[in-house]
Amino acid sequence: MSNEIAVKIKNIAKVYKLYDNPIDRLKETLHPFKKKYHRDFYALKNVSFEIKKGETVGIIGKNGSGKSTLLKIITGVLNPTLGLIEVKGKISALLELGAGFNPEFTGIENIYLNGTIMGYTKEEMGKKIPDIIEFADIGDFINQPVKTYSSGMFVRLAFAVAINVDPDILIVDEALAVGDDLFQRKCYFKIDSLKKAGKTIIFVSHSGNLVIELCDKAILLDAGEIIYIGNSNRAVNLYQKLLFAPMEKKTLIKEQIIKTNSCENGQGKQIDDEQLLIINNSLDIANDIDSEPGQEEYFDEGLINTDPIIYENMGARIFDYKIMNFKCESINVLRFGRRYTLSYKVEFFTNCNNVRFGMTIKTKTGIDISGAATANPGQGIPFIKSGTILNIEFEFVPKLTSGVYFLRCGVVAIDKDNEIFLDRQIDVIAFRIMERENSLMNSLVDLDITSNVFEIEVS
Ligand SMILES: Nc1ncnc2c1ncn2[C@@H]1O[C@H](COP(=O)(O)OP(=O)(O)OP(=O)(O)O)[C@@H](O)[C@H]1O
Repeated sequence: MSNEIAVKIKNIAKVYKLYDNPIDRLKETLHPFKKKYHRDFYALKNVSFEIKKGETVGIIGKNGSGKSTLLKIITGVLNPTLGLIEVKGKISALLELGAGFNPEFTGIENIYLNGTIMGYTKEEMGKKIPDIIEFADIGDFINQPVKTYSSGMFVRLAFAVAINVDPDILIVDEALAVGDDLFQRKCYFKIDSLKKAGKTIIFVSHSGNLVIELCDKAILLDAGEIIYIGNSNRAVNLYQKLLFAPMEKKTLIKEQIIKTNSCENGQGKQIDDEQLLIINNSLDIANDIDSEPGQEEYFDEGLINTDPIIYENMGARIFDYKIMNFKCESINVLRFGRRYTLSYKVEFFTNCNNVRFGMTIKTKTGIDISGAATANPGQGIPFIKSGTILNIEFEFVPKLTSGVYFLRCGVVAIDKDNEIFLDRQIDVIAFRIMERENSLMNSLVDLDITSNVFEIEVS
């Protein structure tokens, strides 16, 4: 990634005038200096950040937090009320479905229209058309007016145009969720290749996993303000913590997130990096020991995650979590392919119905590797009395490549027809899979792949 700045936003605000009655707007227009009939609503407030060339940045936040407004300001569709914005390079944006398309024009005509908006000549667009048509893959509909398209076709064409016009900065707003699975896969592949080609990508999504997978960093917006900017895995976890917090705790949690943000960014100190450093240091030591064949699993103090994300509990508390070997010793450096037990206790503070427990293993970039629940939804333990303490155990065989992984645990129950989290604890256990000698595995999970090479002919 270069040090060149692609997008610079400084103290941006977007203010809308809100009127209680439509007539008030008219009164204000007619008597501009008399009485103020509106209230100012800040869709964005004091927003500042920089995106480097080649960075992939996620923007997350609940509905109405200001994500689309921010994207529209970056793309120039909206002007900010206050602040400065600098963008270097050609932007291609996939904003709301249909934005930039004329419904009366055919697909082909709209491709040319978009090209013109981006500053391409008809000849230049003509060269790009075959790739766009191939990517969109909507058959003869390409010659039909886009008003006849299904939403899936629409997104196919919009995406095909956005990514095939050779942008320096690609902006994608959630729209991908509309395409089918195969098309989404094709889009992510293309986004990934644009990323590898050093393009800058700004990505708005409600899918935490996607943001973690695709983005180098993420911006968490709340009520028009940036409350966290940094590591995407951490941003998503903090966002979910805020989202699922009980109403009365939301303000407190928001303040904690802002404090975390100023601690990480203000002092130039990245908690995540620091944590990873501790982990990596311990890995180096462990790697040395590990080169002996038959090294037994053990507990490495350096691997303890000192900063897990603990959600506000809603009637139960998970505690005393550990991974154990067959001798019931607590360990966190594991051997590939051996059987281990994840154990945790849960204390219930209220009577609960239909209770299920779960575990998930994630990579350090937040990719879900595997997980399980003790029962399917609706088939949990019918009733658990307040004051009960249970011990939960999951046995698992980590057939994973060497490296560090994180475990999260959760307990859910049904409350008024909805399943809610009573408690969940994110990344509470970090564990490492030891190096294996002579392993030909080159990816995350071992699916017992074998290979054969045959001689067919020798000339
Ligand atoms: N033209 C407008 N006039 C008044 N308020 C507006 C206008 N456009 C947006 N807003 C308000 O600004 C806030 C931010 O809107 P925005 O669409 O940016 O949110 P968002 O985070 O993209 O939401 P979502 O996830 O639902 O798409 C919202 O409260 C919205 O109601």
